[in-house]
Amino acid sequence: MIYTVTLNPAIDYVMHPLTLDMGFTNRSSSEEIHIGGNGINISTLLNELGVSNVVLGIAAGFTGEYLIHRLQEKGIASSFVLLDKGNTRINVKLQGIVMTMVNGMGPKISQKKVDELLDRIDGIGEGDTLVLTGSIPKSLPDNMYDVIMRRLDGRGIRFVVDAPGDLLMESLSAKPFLIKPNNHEVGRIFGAQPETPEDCMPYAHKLHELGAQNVIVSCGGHGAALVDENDEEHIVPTAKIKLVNATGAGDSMVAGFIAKVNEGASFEDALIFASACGTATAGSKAIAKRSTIDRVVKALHKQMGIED
Ligand SMILES: Nc1ncnc2c1ncn2[C@@H]1O[C@H](COP(=O)(O)OP(=O)(O)OP(=O)(O)O)[C@@H](O)[C@H]1O
Ligand SMILES: O=P(O)(O)OC[C@@]1(O)O[C@H](CO)[C@@H](O)[C@@H]1O
Repeated sequence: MIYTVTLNPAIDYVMHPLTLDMGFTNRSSSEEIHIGGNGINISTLLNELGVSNVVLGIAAGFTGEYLIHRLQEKGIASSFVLLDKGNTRINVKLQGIVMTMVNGMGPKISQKKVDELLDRIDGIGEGDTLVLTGSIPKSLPDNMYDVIMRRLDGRGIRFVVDAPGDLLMESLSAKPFLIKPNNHEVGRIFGAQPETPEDCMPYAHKLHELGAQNVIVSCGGHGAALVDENDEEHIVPTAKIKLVNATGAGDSMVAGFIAKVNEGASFEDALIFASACGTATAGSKAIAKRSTIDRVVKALHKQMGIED
């Protein structure tokens, strides 16, 4: 079974302002409400692909209730520790010519609730995949992902980690099956400014040498680089789309890669499919639907000269 952990889930409130003037009242031309947080996005895309998975996380208040209700509607299994106080955060995404995001801090979480979540995570075992992704709420220790991986060490679990700089580097000693930083994160870690998959390849090798089995570095519309567990390099372009909302494109890429590898596909095929999933989401209002993914896979195959 695939489990995703979202310690700080969110309601993503996407607004489309025509202009954005700081210090003035701005008007949105339309808005949408989606459930979010990286783990939840990954679960949503896996569910679109028909891959069973379970969302684990911490939720609170009326926004938490809404989140759980939407997951139920989608038929995604979830197990949330519920807080007595506070609300699951609302993250505001201002989609103009560029996307500006204001992400909430999220509710305060007591040690008792953390222990409750850890107890649930303890049920995960041999052959399962555990996806640890997204920011760690301020009230939890920074090394929370490390704590979880050490607790489950030796059980034959595939760990997938997609987390910002320090957290990602700390996770490497647990030899995660997959990490997926983007080119900006890799640039911050190594003090460089890589843009393209080719620029990112040397850094993907370094992260692989430091312990990650498979390293994907995504580069937005430029595509992605992969160094796989056999130390082989792969580069994938992206299909051309009209950008609608790139929120969750990276999560969709992770979901697509896990889904294909779990099916037994080669790393090359998994990366191509993952790229298509990311692009499909970037060209959609929310996490991509299966029909959009299928269309983008076809377009990307054609672009790459691959026969369907
Ligand atoms: N503008 C775009 N056009 C086509 N594909 C895109 C675009 N932006 C993203 N993608 C696809 O999504 C993948 C992941 O995107 P990106 O590198 O932006 O990840 P990310 O920064 O982790 O995203 P996020 O944090 O928004 O989920 C890319 O490798 C690509 O396949
Ligand atoms: O605040 P975090 O946890 O770093 O990121 C949360 C978030 O921005 O990431 C997802 C993908 O972009 C969104 O659904 C969500 O709002």
